[in-house]
Amino acid sequence: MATCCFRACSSLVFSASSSKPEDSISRRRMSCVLLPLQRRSFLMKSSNGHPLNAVSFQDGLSENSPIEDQIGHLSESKHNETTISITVVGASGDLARKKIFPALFALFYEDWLPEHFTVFGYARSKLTDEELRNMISGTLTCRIDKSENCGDKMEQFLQRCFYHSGQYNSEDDFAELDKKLKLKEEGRKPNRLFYLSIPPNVFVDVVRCASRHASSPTGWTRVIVEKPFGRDSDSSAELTRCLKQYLSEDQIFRIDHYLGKELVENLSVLRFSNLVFEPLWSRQYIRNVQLIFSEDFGTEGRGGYFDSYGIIRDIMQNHLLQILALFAMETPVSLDAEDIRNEKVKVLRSMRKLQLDDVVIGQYKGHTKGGKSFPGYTDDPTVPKNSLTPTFAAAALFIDNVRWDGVPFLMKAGKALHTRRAEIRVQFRHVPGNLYKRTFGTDLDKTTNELVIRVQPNEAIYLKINNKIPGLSMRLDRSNLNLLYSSRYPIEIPDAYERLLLDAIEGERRLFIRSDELDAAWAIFTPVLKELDTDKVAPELYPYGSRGPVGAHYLAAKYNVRWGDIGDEN
Ligand SMILES: NC(=O)C1=CN([C@@H]2O[C@H](COP(=O)(O)OP(=O)(O)OC[C@H]3O[C@@H](n4cnc5c(N)ncnc54)[C@H](OP(=O)(O)O)[C@@H]3O)[C@@H](O)[C@H]2O)C=CC1
Ligand SMILES: O=C1O[C@H](COP(=O)(O)O)[C@@H](O)[C@H](O)[C@H]1O
Repeated sequence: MATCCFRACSSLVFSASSSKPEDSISRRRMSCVLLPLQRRSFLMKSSNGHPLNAVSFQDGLSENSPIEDQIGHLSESKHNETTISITVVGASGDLARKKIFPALFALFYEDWLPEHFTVFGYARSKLTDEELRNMISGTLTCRIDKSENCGDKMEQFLQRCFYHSGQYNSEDDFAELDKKLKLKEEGRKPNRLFYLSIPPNVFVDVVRCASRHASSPTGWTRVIVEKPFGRDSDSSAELTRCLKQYLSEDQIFRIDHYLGKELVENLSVLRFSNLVFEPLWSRQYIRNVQLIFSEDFGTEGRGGYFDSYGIIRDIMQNHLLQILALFAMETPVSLDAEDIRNEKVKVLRSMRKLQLDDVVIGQYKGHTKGGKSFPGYTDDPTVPKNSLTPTFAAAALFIDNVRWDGVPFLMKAGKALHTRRAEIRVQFRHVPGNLYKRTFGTDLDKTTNELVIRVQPNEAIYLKINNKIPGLSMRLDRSNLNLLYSSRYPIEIPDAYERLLLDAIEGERRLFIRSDELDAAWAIFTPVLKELDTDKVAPELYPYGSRGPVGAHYLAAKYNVRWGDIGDEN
């Protein structure tokens, strides 16, 4: 990546996809209601993507090209149709197998993909089409609640999947890919989506090769870029600069899969479509907000990647901060992507840079429980024995604006903890002059309202309230007004990658991160990350499977806060 500036990079970009997407969400909904039997995504395509007369900077089909010869028999009508080619770069990898191919299949199964589409896997591993299909077939699943024709649908999907082996920095290999794509596109107007499911050191190589040799000659070309987007402000800005030598900002879809999670998507609905929440959404009524991520497993298998990033970069700077921005932003002018992203940037730019005093870091150590041994972080053979990389962090962040002045936004993220969960907790202020304070005793904190948005697992939104226990005496009780998704909506919730892939196909950028958002996000964390590195701050050790370092409680106490997840197993 760092070498990109020394290459003779063309300043030409992929054929741009600059037209404004329609409100595809409402279109989606309408299509479900009105046209259940049609291929729904066709309703959305026309205005999303691309000017019809887009010009490519790549050589298009020349009159006598071999490809043209091969597709020359195609009827005129196909030239008026569109098709989409989705290339998963890094197809042999973990994310591609576990998430991307299954998400594409789920979209196909539910008829969200256009009628004409092809999926290509691209990686260095030598695989045949059949071997790719065998590899991914093991990971495809049908929804539990809809499994008719599952086997047939899988077969149909797999027949649309192909593989091309190539190096990530070889322009020739991408030119070969382009030929294969053209064959499958059969003369239709192609739109092309590249998913970079590869380590970040090869992002720019791939974008350079693909832009020069495999961009769509007449349709749109978009690139989904996976995190990490750099490791601090400078490296992130450099990555953006390099990508923009080949792509316009419109074509870059920086993915943060937490933004595709159902409950994160619902956050704005909850807040902006319910009168009971929005008026309370400020320092006047909210005492603190907590963003909690925990996993009950370690870095197993990903220690190599993780050790150069650590939990702050892996989870806080992106997933939790994105949720925070959505939670705290002002009402956007509309649901248009740019309006929403403008509001998110404003909040991020109003945030104070994180101070070292407001951070606690930890690292898990080996632990034996019930006769079973769990490895410590540094027992991972891909992790240096003396690594100081945090696998846990807690942080107190502040937004210095009118709405949130003085309200602590506490983040906590950790691996190898006692439970797996991701949630947002909103702790409200005490009720002024509370009539029932005598009944509550002295610990008023225990009686304040708390809104919990449980992102996973077992999605739910619940509000802790005080209630009278039925009977003749006046006894109060804490109860939950509980919207438990599994009871209210007994359907399988789509995986985040499904929503995000569909949005990228439709050109809907709302859930992807714009470069100025990224800059603002790194500005908050970069100084403290530098201090942790240069001062070689040692993380507090915590046993695998525990609740993490005790320092997290002191940090919360400094701001008069109690972590809401302690003692709340709901
Ligand atoms: N896995 C996950 O759960 C998540 C991953 N991500 C991000 O997604 C991307 C892909 O992740 P993941 O699938 O886990 O990654 P992998 O380590 O599995 O790499 C993907 C593919 O890239 C190729 N590759 C691996 N290492 C190198 C290297 N040093 N140089 C060049 N090519 C290499 C390999 O393919 P081949 O050898 O065949 O070319 C490999 O199959 C990364 O950016 C990661 O940070 C983000 C969120 C979660
Ligand atoms: O981005 C990442 O996310 C996963 C957690 O994702 P989830 O959807 O399973 O909650 C995390 O394990 C990984 O370290 C990180 O890179």
